[in-house]
Amino acid sequence: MPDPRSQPKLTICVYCSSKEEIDEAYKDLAGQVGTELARRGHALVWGGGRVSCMGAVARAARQGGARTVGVIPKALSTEELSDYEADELLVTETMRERKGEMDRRADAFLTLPGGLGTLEELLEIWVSRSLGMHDKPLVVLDPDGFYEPLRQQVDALVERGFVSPGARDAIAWAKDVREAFDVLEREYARHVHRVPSPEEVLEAEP
Ligand SMILES: CC(C)=CCNc1ncnc2c1ncn2[C@@H]1O[C@H](COP(=O)(O)O)[C@@H](O)[C@H]1O
Repeated sequence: MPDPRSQPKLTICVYCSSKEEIDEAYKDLAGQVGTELARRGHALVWGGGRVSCMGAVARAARQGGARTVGVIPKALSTEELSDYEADELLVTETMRERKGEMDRRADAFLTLPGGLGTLEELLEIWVSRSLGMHDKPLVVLDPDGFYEPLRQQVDALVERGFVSPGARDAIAWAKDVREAFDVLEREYARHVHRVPSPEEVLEAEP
């Protein structure tokens, strides 16, 4: 059990599937992520849905005592699909506004297996980090090689010069739940204690 005093308390944004049809193993994985997040004293920001992996991560996090903050666009917010048990459920006008709100509130991002929605969220936060717009930790939890084709695609883009090696390496990949949180916490500590570059210092001067 990690010593709670030595652990930074983070708000972690989790991207994951909203589809009920998927293998139950992925919903179990999302539940394990929620449980571990709570055990380590962190808070959850997620898409505010109560279906599939999205529901599983939030329920498990709450059951473990974590604060859960859902951010959902008006168009997706319905009685059956929104998680009204969330400690906070923010309903935004648009999808873009929603993502901005999730980004602002999160200290770190964890992506689980998912579909187009998850991929889009992962790519957007990955691109903005590679452009230096933020320096928050990004981890993808991939216990079974689900994302191997994506990694190969990105490797091919690096080989052909379309993606820089630095941009590729802005993501950390984890094989199990504990490793994912260990990496997020370690990267966050580095992010918080990061020494700003001389350019950043100059820019920050009035
Ligand atoms: C079944 C249904 C329409 C559920 C309600 N719909 C949703 N509610 C909230 N966030 C969503 C919803 N659909 C997609 N997302 C966003 O996209 C991701 C999941 O999309 P996907 O299932 O991987 O592609 C989630 O991380 C979530 O932030």
